[in-house]
Amino acid sequence: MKIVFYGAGNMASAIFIGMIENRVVKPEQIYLTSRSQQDKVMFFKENLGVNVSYDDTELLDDADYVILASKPQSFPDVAKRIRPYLEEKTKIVSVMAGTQIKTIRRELRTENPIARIMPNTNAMVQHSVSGITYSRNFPDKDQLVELMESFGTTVVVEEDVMHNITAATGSGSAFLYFIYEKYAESLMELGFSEEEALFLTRNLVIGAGKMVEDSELPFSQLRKNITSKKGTTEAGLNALDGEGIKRILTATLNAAANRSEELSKDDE
Ligand SMILES: NC(=O)C1=CN([C@@H]2O[C@H](COP(=O)(O)OP(=O)(O)OC[C@H]3O[C@@H](n4cnc5c(N)ncnc54)[C@H](OP(=O)(O)O)[C@@H]3O)[C@@H](O)[C@H]2O)C=CC1
Ligand SMILES: O=C(O)[C@@H]1CCC=N1
Repeated sequence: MKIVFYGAGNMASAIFIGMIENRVVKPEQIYLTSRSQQDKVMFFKENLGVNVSYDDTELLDDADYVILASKPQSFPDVAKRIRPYLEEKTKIVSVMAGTQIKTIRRELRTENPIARIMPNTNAMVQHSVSGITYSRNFPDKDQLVELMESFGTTVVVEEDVMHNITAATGSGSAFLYFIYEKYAESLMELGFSEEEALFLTRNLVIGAGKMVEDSELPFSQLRKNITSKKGTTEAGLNALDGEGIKRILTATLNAAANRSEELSKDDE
């Protein structure tokens, strides 16, 4: 199998590192290209043993999958590179937020099978949760799912649901990281040093993550197990609820999903 990544940035590298770590593909089956940052891709070549090329003929020769992993705004340039050499057998898989299958088809001027996936950078530790949507003519969906399950779990959705998946899990870990950042900053306001605040927050997050992984209890029960009647947790939770945590999170997710919709309209 030959898998070619156009773009080797944060998302692409999380995917191919996840795939390689899980041994679902060998490093020599992966080809990387980028726009200009040759030192970045050479780092992956030297450290992982993947191939690097800037020759589109070589890249696209007998390729099974082309992964579109640039920013949506760079896609017209990427499409120009791919268009002349795309073979009929090659399946196209896009990770780009908002860019619709019909837009990819139009830019590449191709009837080849296209899938859109919306993973997240937890792919690097095989814990992405990724949305997938396919063009009608996409063959061997199981093979793509198998590749993707090497770096996490998958949900198959209709294309219009991708906006919400992008918000929920594509961007979702960034929202959680931001909350952790703010938590550490608030600990500093309580009087902890920066080092102490980061140490406490980091270990709190790791512990809570492991509890979620290992316990079969719902979030609400994990919370209740910590909350004594008229105790400290109850006082803190009342403040969190009173400040409108639910409203804040709903606004966050709506803003991200709306931006995905806007991106999909930019190129119509
Ligand atoms: N980051 C994330 O958590 C997620 C990102 N996505 C999607 O993944 C895509 C990439 O995001 P991310 O990895 O964060 O972005 P990065 O900026 O980290 O990476 C973009 C990559 O695209 C390359 N590129 C740009 N133009 C071209 C070109 N003409 N030919 C070949 N390669 C090119 C860049 O090369 P160079 O470095 O040389 O400029 C770079 O390697 C986006 O479309 C985003 O919507 C989806 C889910 C999650
Ligand atoms: O911020 C973005 O647009 C991309 C899509 C999901 C995560 N990062």
